[in-house]
Amino acid sequence: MERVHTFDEAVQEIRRLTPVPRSETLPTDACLGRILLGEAVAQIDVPPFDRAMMDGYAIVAGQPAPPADARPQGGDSRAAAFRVVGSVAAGTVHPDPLRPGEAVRIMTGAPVPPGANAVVRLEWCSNATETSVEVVHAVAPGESIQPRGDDGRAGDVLLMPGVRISPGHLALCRAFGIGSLTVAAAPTCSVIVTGTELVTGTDGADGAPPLPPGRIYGSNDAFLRGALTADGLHVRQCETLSDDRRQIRQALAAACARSDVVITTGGVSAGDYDYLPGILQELSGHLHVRKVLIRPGAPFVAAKVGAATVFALSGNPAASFVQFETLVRPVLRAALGWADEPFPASGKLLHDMELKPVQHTRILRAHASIHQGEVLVDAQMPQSSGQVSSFSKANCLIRLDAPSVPKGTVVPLRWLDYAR
Ligand SMILES: Nc1nc2c(c(=O)[nH]1)N[C@H]1C(S)=C(S)[C@@H](COP(=O)(O)OP(=O)(O)OC[C@H]3O[C@@H](n4cnc5c(N)ncnc54)[C@H](O)[C@@H]3O)O[C@H]1N2
Ligand code: MOO
Repeated sequence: MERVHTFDEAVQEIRRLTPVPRSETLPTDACLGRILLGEAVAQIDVPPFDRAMMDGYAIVAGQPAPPADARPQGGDSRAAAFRVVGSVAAGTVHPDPLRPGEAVRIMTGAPVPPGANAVVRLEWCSNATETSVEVVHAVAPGESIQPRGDDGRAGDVLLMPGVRISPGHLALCRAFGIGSLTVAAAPTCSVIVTGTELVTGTDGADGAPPLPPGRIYGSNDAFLRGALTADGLHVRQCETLSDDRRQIRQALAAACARSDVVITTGGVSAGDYDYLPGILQELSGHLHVRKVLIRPGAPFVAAKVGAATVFALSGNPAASFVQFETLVRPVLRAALGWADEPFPASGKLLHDMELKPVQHTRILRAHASIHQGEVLVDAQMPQSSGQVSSFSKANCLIRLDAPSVPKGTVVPLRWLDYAR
């Protein structure tokens, strides 16, 4: 049965429509931003050999070092002489075993020659020539050597399922020889923006095309494509259509046949050309959500068409922005294996809020800043559902469930991506 949902009811209902995360195995370098579904297991020891940590000489050190406070300052009167038998740079090896009394000049990152057990940094040497060097500082076995496997061993589990692959993780996997990862597959998405008034194609060197009377530049496609792409979703198609029922129905049916998720904007309220609810009723047989008690963004449809999940958002840019951020994005992230809630954080209001008494949950654009560990929220900015100017100011959304909210109240908050 079609009914009006509260915000929390709509969140529950929409969760049930969420596509289940599917897994795929990809080259590691293609996994940035994906959620790991398998473990990342080290393939090699790191470092793969005993490695010099300083530029200097590899030697066979005999005696443990004296306590630091007993070491001579600025040189050791018991300077020991070594015969230099070779040189090894990072990326090369010195294969011959070293004997006591021999030294190999060694660079940071080079493998320590067999038999050597310490690296003496250059600053602890004097009278160095091609063939000999004196060590003027006591050196203990192990000095300036990072042993093989010190960073991790083959077989170690380095990343557990559930982490979002970061640039640091890519470096970790590269170092440990992990060439592929099993991650959540990105659902495929299609975006259909509707409205006869919309002029698109504003990008390009020549600037925006001229605007005929009564027309506006469409902006919802820019937002949706950007937001979906930023989350790692694959946007198959993003088209703008006039309010032509036959054309919209055809495009929607085609998009549902080839995408996991279809998002539309416009044409969801009560006007003569608001075709989306009727078309979706025909295609799906059941609208899971038809209207939500939120402001902005009450006109909103969620439905299943075959295997595809469809979200029909309002045309008003701020309404579709709020609907996408709080109703759609969290479930798309769940499909990516990424835990997200509509309002995962909270902040303290810097001012009183007095709003018209309505039964809707208000979702306001706001600017939050952190002072002495506290999140402070200013929601004094344009809040009409047709106003995009607030997009230059807002770095979060807040939720208010009462018309009158005094300064100092802690309210649920969602940081927006790219928040400063
Ligand atoms: N009689 C009623 N009228 C309206 C109701 C209602 O309940 N009864 N709801 C109002 C509310 S609330 C909203 S929100 C809007 C939603 O309207 P639609 O989703 O049908 O959207 P449109 O009418 O197509 O467009 C609304 C507005 O937004 C502009 N728009 C549309 N698409 C874009 C785009 N891609 N980029 C920029 N701007 C866009 C469009 O030109 C309109 O100005 O309905 C109220 N009416
Ligand atoms: O719900 Mo509509 O988005 O306020 O104008």
